Amino acid sequence: MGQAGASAGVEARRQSALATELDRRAAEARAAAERWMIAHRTERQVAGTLAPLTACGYTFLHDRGWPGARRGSRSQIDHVLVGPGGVFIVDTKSWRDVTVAGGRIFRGQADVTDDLSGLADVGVGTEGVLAELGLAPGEVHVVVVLAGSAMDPVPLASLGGLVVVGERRASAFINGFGGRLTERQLAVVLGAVNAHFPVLGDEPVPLDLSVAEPVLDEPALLTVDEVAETFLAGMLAAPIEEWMAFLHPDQARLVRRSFSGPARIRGAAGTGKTVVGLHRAAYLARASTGRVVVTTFVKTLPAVLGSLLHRLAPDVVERVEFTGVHSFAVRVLRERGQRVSLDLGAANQAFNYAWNRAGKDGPLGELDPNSRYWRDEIAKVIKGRGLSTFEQYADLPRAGRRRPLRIEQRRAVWQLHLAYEGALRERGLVDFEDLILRAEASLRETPMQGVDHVIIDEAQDLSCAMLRMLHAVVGDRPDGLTLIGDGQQTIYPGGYSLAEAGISVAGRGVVLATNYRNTREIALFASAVVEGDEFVDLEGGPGRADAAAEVIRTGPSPTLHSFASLALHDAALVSHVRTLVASDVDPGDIGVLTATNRDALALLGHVPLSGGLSFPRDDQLAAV
Ligand SMILES: Nc1ncnc2c1ncn2[C@@H]1O[C@H](COP(=O)(O)OP(=O)(O)OP(=O)(O)O)[C@@H](O)[C@H]1O
Repeated sequence: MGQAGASAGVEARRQSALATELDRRAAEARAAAERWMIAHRTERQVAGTLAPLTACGYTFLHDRGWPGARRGSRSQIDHVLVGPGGVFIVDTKSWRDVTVAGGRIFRGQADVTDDLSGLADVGVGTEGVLAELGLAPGEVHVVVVLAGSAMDPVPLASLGGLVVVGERRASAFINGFGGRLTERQLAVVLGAVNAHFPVLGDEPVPLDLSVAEPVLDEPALLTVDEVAETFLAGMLAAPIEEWMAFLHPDQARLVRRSFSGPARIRGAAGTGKTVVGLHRAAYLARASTGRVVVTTFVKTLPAVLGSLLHRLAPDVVERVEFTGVHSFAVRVLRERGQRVSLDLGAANQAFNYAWNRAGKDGPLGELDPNSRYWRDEIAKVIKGRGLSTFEQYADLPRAGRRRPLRIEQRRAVWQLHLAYEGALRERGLVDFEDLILRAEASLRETPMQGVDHVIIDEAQDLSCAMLRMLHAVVGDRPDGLTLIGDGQQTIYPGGYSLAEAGISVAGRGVVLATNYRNTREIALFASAVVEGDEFVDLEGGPGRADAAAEVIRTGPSPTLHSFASLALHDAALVSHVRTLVASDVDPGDIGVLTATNRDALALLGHVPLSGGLSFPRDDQLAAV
């Protein structure tokens, strides 16, 4: 073949290769166009099914860029909805054959959970930006809507609680959060969300306060029943307290703050410590796949906190456990097959037996004939601090125990302790302190699985052994242990320091300083009453008074009245309550605090007051 023939052949092959390549590119472009078209149709369709939410007070921001994405980037968020129920970052997917199992999401056999992690991160970033305004983290939701599906909402624990929901259930799911933000809060949040999610394209587009025209033109995608379900969901949502959705920015930041080990949140009464603790429980539950334990010494408090969480963060209630510290210890022991028999009456008898034989007629009986003090000494100091030898007790500082003890007196206490232990063992009994010590020992031997975070409210009430037991559950892991408390509120003094409990919160202590509960007048009055009181701080050393630096609310000044007799006192109290009710104060807004349950029952008319007096009968009136 000649030269010319050869080069024509080369050229033919070159052209043919080019045609093949162009064919391939054209096919690719067609497929991409098809995918974009499906995405476009899906988005529009889903926007249509979400449209009833505009009537529920929601504003839609469509097709916004990912916060922080490069200019010209095509990554976009399909819809951001801001309304009374919070902020919803919505991405639509035309995925078929979707299942959720074990906190992960699958398309057919393929695990696509990681494909959604970028979207979940957008939620975390948005939470952070809005926390600067005070919006509680739980008010920002990331929602993946499956086009054409009627799947019920499922949270994905591995993606910080991102929710996957079928299109037909999406608007009812969103409106089911009810009215959590006031109009003023909504306006502030909307402004911040609008600034956070960049408008795509070169020309800034004005804020779109309604559903775009073409979307409303779409054929009705929800049935009449489904639209009714959306509205009903909003009406049925439980009302919330002011602090459940919006916090002070300092509180909101603290809720999300990451600590490299055990942390302590302190503050005077009413500074929102428990509020922060509850929000933090919800936040940590969303941020991890394990369980969160919230515990206190007072056994009635966990139930109250649990019911608050139901309204604050219904999405995480399954993974947050509220428990008294003793119930927690019993559960730990039972789960590990250890039988415990806690019979308080029998334990009291065992103590009385020991007191009669080894206490009453010796130096202890002389020093204080009330055996209660010595029982407390054993419970709070000896067993509460897990002492096992007299040498440990002999020169132990017992701050907060009021009565100094010399060495021979301490020896007598130790003898009483041994006699009591002997009596318990003879009867096959344990007391509250034994439960804690046994649970601690068991947790040290076999660490607990599945609990990632422990939050202790009113931590200053716990004994040293209780703190050690709870610390053994999570150790020093980041955000594992959060102690919430106020050194000035020591009701059950243990006289120990955190260092003795093996817990260091160095560099991880936060003090809250704004009093939200009381008026300035009440706070001043109360601090004058406790001024000069001695108290013990968990971190050791002389207790520092956590006086609230700022008190926002003001009101009438408290007054103090003294009476010559109980009868005069009761008469004045009843008359004061009657005057308040007559002057249109809602009985539900009146609280009467008494020293004992019996006094409270008396005031409620269950027990006659002196002089046959009684309160105005009203179901809302409560004495506690
Ligand atoms: N950001 C807030 N906005 C409005 N009210 C708030 C806020 N934070 C707290 N409160 C109110 O203050 C009250 C006291 O809060 P909280 O019980 O958390 O305080 P605390 O520091 O735990 O008090 P204590 O030490 O007495 O237990 C709450 O019941 C709530 O009504």
